[in-house]
Amino acid sequence: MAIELQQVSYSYADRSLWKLTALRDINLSVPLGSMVGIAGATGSGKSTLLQLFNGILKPTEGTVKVLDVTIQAGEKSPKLMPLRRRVGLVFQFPEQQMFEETVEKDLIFGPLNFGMSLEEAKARARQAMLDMGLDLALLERNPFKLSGGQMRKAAIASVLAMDPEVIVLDEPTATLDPISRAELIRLLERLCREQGRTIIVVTHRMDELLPYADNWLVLKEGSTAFQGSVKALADDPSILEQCGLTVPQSLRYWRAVADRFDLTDEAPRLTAESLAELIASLPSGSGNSSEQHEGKRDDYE
Ligand SMILES: Nc1ncnc2c1ncn2[C@@H]1O[C@H](COP(=O)(O)OP(=O)(O)OP(=O)(O)O)[C@@H](O)[C@H]1O
Repeated sequence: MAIELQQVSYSYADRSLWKLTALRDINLSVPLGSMVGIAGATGSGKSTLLQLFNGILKPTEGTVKVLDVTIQAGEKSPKLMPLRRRVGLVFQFPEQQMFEETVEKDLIFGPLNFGMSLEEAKARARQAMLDMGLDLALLERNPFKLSGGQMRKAAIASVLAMDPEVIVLDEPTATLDPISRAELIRLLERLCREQGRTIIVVTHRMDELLPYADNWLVLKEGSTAFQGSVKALADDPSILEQCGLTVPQSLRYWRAVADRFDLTDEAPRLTAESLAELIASLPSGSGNSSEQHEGKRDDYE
């Protein structure tokens, strides 16, 4: 497993009179090399959870296992510096993490800090740029003079340059235009499928990650409301509404088609194209009567 949480709770300001429990009794298993989406309404504990993944926060109850490192509530933590190289955390608006005068200097900063030679750091920087689909000519540019999408990718490349086994991203597509968003998600998928990295993405836009994520965790007020595969989520998307989330369009369409035609198979890859293909392949005029489905459709519209 890349990450395993056993009965983890986290409370802010635990030792003062004031205490806010942001996470309650979370059990989570993230297999190595998988892609996982984390969703939940605002304040449900997503960012708090991410910070447990590389030891920025320590559980106030329970056990967090990340790769071969175990962090247990109430016990002295092991050395976390090596873990921070192996688990890259990309914060919301990662461009705020960039501070050097050239993209290259920004990208080699982490690797040099973790003891790589200058030559090795520069090679890692170049590879990270290519992995993020960026032109190597941008290495010489000032990061603050890049476009929004280029800057976001360069900031993610600065984490990738450390060659992390696990990459955790907090809303990586926020503020990007639709084409850049889709492109970024596909780049993240390639880091997962082609390079075997574990990718964990917190998102308020489930639609864009649904075709790619293997599993989902949905939080509600600091507790697990759903954990499982896309199929399980597609079987009962109403759980999302109970968590204050909108059911993604692709899940609505899949459910409407599956209910009408009594499809029991796993949901197809939940892209507009796959759903259109599926609908086109269905026999016209067949399926259950509309009366039978009035109620079901109402659930999702
Ligand atoms: N540093 C902090 N000190 C005290 N309470 C905090 C702190 N950070 C977060 N919280 C509280 O913990 C709870 C969970 O917050 P968190 O930021 O993890 O939620 P979130 O799901 O990431 O929200 P959003 O989607 O708005 O980013 C909230 O009630 C929040 O007010």
